[in-house]
Amino acid sequence: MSLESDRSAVVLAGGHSTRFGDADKAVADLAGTPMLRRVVDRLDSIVDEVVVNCREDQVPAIEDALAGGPAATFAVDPVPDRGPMAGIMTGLRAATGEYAAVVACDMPFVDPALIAHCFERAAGREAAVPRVDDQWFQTTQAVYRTDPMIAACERALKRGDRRIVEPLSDLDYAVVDEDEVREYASLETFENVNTREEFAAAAERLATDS
Ligand SMILES: Nc1nc2c(ncn2[C@@H]2O[C@H](COP(=O)(O)OP(=O)(O)OP(=O)(O)O)[C@@H](O)[C@H]2O)c(=O)[nH]1
Repeated sequence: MSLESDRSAVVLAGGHSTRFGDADKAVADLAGTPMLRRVVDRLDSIVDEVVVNCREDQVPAIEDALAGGPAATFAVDPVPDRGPMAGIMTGLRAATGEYAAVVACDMPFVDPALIAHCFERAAGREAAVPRVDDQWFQTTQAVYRTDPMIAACERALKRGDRRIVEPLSDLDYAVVDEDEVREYASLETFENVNTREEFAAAAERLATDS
């Protein structure tokens, strides 16, 4: 892995998985592979480095989940529990790429073809963000230009606004609309797994697919 990367990936894992129950869904075994590991494996082929954003106490278990797999570095939240947008900021600060894909650890069906396309669409701009149904911005499966996005997150947090869409108001971003998404991926790419039931259903599909 080079020190200077063109394309980074930031995998967000700093949440508490409260809907999942007692365990951390990031490292939960999903059809034989920890969920976060599935996401990292999918992204590794299209980026130069992977950064995992999480809390300090999560690091050992995530290291175990990634053992023997692609190299990844950690970006630990200096202040935990400030929400996913603060996690994006922390992850991007550790990323060396000019552009970085941001993907939540609970999106095990993320399609690298869509992410690769988002890198293309973000070129010369400050982000490329998929939007489905003409309304739902997929901010946790998008590509950002690292420096402007960090600055936009900082400004939003300074305003006291933790909403994950808030930094977009400060960025020149391309919208990857639903039709365009479908040229590269099925909408399952955005499926996120929150509950035990959703986890079991995802595991069943992944087991059938493999
Ligand atoms: N760094 C950081 N990441 C977060 C935080 N809250 C959520 N995330 C991440 O953002 C993504 C989307 O969050 P959720 O789907 O709500 O996950 P979660 O917060 O762990 O789960 P719930 O507690 O059930 O809402 C996941 O990848 C989380 O790990 C946070 O406070 N800090």
